[in-house]
Amino acid sequence: MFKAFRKMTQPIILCTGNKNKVKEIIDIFGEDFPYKVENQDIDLPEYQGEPEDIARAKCELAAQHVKGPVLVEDVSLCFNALGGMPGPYIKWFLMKIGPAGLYKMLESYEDKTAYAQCIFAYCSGEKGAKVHIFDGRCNGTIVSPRGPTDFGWDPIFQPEGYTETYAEMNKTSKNAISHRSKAIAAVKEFLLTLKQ
Ligand SMILES: O=c1[nH]c(=O)c2ncn([C@@H]3O[C@H](COP(=O)(O)OP(=O)(O)OP(=O)(O)O)[C@@H](O)[C@H]3O)c2[nH]1
Ligand SMILES: [Mg+2]
Repeated sequence: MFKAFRKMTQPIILCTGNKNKVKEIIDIFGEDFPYKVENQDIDLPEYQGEPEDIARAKCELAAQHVKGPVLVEDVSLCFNALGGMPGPYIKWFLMKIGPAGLYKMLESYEDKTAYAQCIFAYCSGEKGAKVHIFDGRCNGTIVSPRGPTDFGWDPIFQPEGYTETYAEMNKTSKNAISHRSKAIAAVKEFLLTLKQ
């Protein structure tokens, strides 16, 4: 009884230092989402390795810190011609060479396809609780930068079946098809079954 009550009242802490992520995540959860989600800007170290393992480790650290329900996400941008790189290291590539530099990396390759991957990890924060993983992907092509530059690599990612880059799309259109929205659909389904 106490546990059920706690589940309904305790906010889920979304641990990320990225304000653009927070905005999209809150928009995608929508107003009818029955859990309260609050952001804490905790700078969590990120290990090297496979995206799922990075998200899992980030979530374990977040749960230790918050001692309650936590949600983290880790995003990768994977170039198929490069065997999936930069992948989870995209943040550092973006910081050093920018979107135009990322596009140039593929200059000598015919294959410009890529996928954006968003992995969410959730843990209730209770002693011994397991980390749940949710994976969302969007296929696309890496193009010369087009559109506003306010969010990361959005200007060079053109999702499959569209003529605009993520940056050129309005937010509602991006959020309807993005890697993030696909992962959040799975998170929502899981959290809503917890509530029953
Ligand atoms: O154009 C974009 N559209 C997106 O939809 C998107 N989602 C994330 N990113 C960027 O890709 C890297 C991921 O690294 P990342 O997952 O470790 O994020 P982060 O370190 O900024 O925050 P966090 O780890 O505290 O959550 C960071 O540079 C993010 O800015 C995006 N760029
Ligand atoms: Mg990060």
